[in-house]
Amino acid sequence: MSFFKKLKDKFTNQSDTVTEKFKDGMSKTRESFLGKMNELFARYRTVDEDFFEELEELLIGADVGVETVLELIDELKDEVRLRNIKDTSGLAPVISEKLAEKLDKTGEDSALNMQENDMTVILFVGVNGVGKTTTIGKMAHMFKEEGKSVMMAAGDTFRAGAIEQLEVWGERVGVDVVKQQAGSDPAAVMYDAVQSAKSKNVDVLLCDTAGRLQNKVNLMKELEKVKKVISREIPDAPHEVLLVLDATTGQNAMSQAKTFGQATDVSGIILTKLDGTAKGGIVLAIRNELDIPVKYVGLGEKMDDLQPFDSEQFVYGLFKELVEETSEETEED
Ligand SMILES: Nc1nc2c(ncn2[C@@H]2O[C@H](COP(=O)(O)OP(=O)(O)OP(=O)(O)O)[C@@H](O)[C@H]2O)c(=O)[nH]1
Repeated sequence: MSFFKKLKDKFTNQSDTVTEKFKDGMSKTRESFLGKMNELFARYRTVDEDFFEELEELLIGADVGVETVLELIDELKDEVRLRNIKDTSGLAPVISEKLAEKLDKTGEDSALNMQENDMTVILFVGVNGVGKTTTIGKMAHMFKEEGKSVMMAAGDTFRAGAIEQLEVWGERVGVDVVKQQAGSDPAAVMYDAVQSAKSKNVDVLLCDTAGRLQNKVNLMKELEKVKKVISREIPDAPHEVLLVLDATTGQNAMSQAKTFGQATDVSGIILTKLDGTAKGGIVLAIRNELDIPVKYVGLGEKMDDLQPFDSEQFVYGLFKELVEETSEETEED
């Protein structure tokens, strides 16, 4: 059964909140991407080099990532030869399915490495402005909803506002925040936080960090120091190092991922503000070009708008109309 047919059977007429969130959150990307695709197909009736060139531009413009786009175009050309496709209309479903398969094939697990009978420590890294604080707050809310006890550590002591912002989230979701004054040593804040979390038998400790990128060596040293303080107290911790990236920054997010990946062991990516961009193709670039799983995505500003990344939900959100139009006939083409 084709991938789209599988999604059609699974999601059509489905109205649970997660499906709705992905559908709404992906609407900007969906409308822009499908609009441009339709325009392209209207202009080109026959599949030729010019068509492929424009398709390449369109995909790069949607932040799919050059490497991924070139790979995809090659695969499509093979497909055209193999199936002897002459008409662009015959290629439309193939393009979307190939894109979708790229998202699906990696089979990555978005599950967080949670400790069953012990405290789980999660470190958040990323540059300022990407929505790190908001994400930590949303995740604190998520864990509380699951019945877990949570504590947050205000490790971004560099940016004065970061501590207060985390405190606001702490009050909002009813979670204690361990802090020191601005400018103090982040490693000292982490030490305090781990001690406090241990004494209170907390289930999950969420740690903010400063995201200065100007100097990679300093960033690396600071993150190493923070991690060392944590692992001295809890041997396997931190259990996750999550890199927060802003989907609206496109290829900048890719280069941030590369820099942070070199500075520390990143175990997962959280991609924020997917709802705020028409270029959701960035997820494809990340999944295809980086060796780091996308674990969560931000689909809005509300507390429960942080969702585990699910490639099927994502693809359905992205290609909803096409998925719903899929029939057995297209499959047999
Ligand atoms: N639409 C949308 N907005 C988001 C999402 N995540 C965060 N934001 C918004 O992005 C803005 C910046 O987020 P903050 O958490 O305040 O980020 P920051 O304090 O600027 O920077 P850091 O915490 O250092 O990353 C806020 O207005 C958030 O509400 C999301 O998934 N969708």
